[in-house]
Amino acid sequence: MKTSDSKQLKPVTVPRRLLPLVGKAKKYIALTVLFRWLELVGSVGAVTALAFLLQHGWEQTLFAGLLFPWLTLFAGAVLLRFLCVWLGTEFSQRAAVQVKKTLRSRIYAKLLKTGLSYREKTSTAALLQMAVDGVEQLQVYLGGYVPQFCHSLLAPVTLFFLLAFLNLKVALLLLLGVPLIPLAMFGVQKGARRLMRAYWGTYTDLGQGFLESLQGLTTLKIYGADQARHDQMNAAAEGFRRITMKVLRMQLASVTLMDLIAYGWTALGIIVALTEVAKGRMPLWSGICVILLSSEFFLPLRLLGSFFHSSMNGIAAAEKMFALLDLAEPAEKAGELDRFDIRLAACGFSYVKGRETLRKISLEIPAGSFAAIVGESGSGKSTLAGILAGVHRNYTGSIRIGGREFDGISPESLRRRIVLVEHNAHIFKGTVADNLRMGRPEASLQEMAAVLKRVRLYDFVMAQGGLAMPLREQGANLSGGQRQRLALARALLHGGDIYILDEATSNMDAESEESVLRVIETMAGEKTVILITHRMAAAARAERIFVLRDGVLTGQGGHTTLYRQNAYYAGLYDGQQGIENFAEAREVFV
Ligand SMILES: Nc1ncnc2c1ncn2[C@@H]1O[C@H](COP(=O)(O)OP(=O)(O)OP(=O)(O)O)[C@@H](O)[C@H]1O
Repeated sequence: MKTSDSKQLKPVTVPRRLLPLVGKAKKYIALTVLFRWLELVGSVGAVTALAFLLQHGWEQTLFAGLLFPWLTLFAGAVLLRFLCVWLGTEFSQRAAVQVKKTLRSRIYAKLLKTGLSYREKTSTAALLQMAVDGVEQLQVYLGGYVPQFCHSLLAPVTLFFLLAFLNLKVALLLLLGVPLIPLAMFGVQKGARRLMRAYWGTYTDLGQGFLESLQGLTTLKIYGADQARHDQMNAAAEGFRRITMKVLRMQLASVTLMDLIAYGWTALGIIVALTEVAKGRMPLWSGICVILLSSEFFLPLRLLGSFFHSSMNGIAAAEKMFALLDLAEPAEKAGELDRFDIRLAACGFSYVKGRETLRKISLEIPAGSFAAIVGESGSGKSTLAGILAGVHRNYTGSIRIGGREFDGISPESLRRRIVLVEHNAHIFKGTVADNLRMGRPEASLQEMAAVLKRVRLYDFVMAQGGLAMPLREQGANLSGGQRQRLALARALLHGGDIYILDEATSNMDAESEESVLRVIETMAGEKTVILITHRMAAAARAERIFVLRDGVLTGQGGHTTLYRQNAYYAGLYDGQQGIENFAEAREVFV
């Protein structure tokens, strides 16, 4: 039994889940925090030395014996600060690079592990945005925000203890102002998080819409719908601009609020310190120290405020990433497929909650048999094909291949043994040989020629320059039927054990389809072939035919039995035969 819904993530779980994911970057983040803290110590040293020098200069008691050690301390502190700034920046950069590398590798590894089922949780465009921009934002979050967050906690406490020696009252006053900045940040956080989520959603929608418009440009032009689509895209871009401006307004408002608190409270601290100096409760050098250091109480938090907005973006991206990373993976005990019989028990599937596309399908396909799935358009044939190929993993009930549920099959074994050929299988830019070798990289020229002959594409390819025949993007210089034959040849070369052909011959002429069907018939016995087709005459050749109607299996068996016993099947078959006979008769007549 299977169900795998992504968990509803609470934002607070994001850092807790992210940090363990980023491996070596944690070390660099910790080093960044350490050097930022040492940088602060350097600042305190330099300011103290300077304050002493100024006081003695003011009192005209600055003689050489005093000048040299204080100047040395000043120079040493400035050097320490310089080194720490450099090392802190260096480690922050390294943390950022490491975060990017690690997260992208994790996303990639997850995609490899989950195989085709990633499509259930995200679209290709959203995936691209997540892996590129999303990871970029997370890098800011982990390489910038997290170290700054730690520094913002350490800096005020460190300064408090140091300034408390000079004047407890001023130190306490400055410390009291510090929590106001996080309070202000939390005040805007709730709205900001909602806004950032909406912003990220609009951004991915825009990306998806753009990709789809590009992919469907020819169709849009055919129907003269490109202008309307253009307007739609403009409206979507305008929506994105509006939400971006909203985000910027929110950021500006919260930065202004934080500036007011930071600089206002610093000014208050300075005024109190000056009053203490004037009343003689504090020496001049201590007053100078307070004046020069009081802003350091607030600056780390103020800087945290600016990282905070990028971090909100990062958290929104992380939520998308976790939805992908949470996809069910093959269990530890996942093993190799060594038997290929397929058994579905009460298998159901829904794309949309509450609307079942497939209901309680129970069927068996013995290894090495030739099966067909038929049914009216929308009855769920491709969905069933997707389930059998491991694309849809959110099914209910059970599917066992060779006695194993999908979770118990290693992805490598799935990739090798089950081959799904869709009607629009992708043909890549390159040569015929390049595309064939995707099926089997080590295939010899003879093997490639043999599969091309099996799908009746050999003569055409030879006439076009042989295996080196160049192919344009998506096989644009091939006909629909040629593309399908090439995709089939690639699948044959791959050499799986279960072939699922989803309308894989739909664009072929009758002669080519006939030869492909003959290939399929010869394969069956050795391989399992599942043919999903609208062509009832092709399905009728299968040993077992499964009839789907509105997501329910309404019949199964051989053609003769089904035709006699299942009125729905007989209706489908006769209906199509009638149309074909009519078309043939019309051709003869014309
Ligand atoms: N990605 C999806 N999201 C939501 N609903 C979907 C999705 N894909 C298919 N459906 C719905 O599931 C139902 C079955 O679709 P499916 O593609 O499996 O049917 P089919 O029998 O293969 O149809 P056809 O013969 O036209 O290809 C349809 O009602 C369809 O609207």
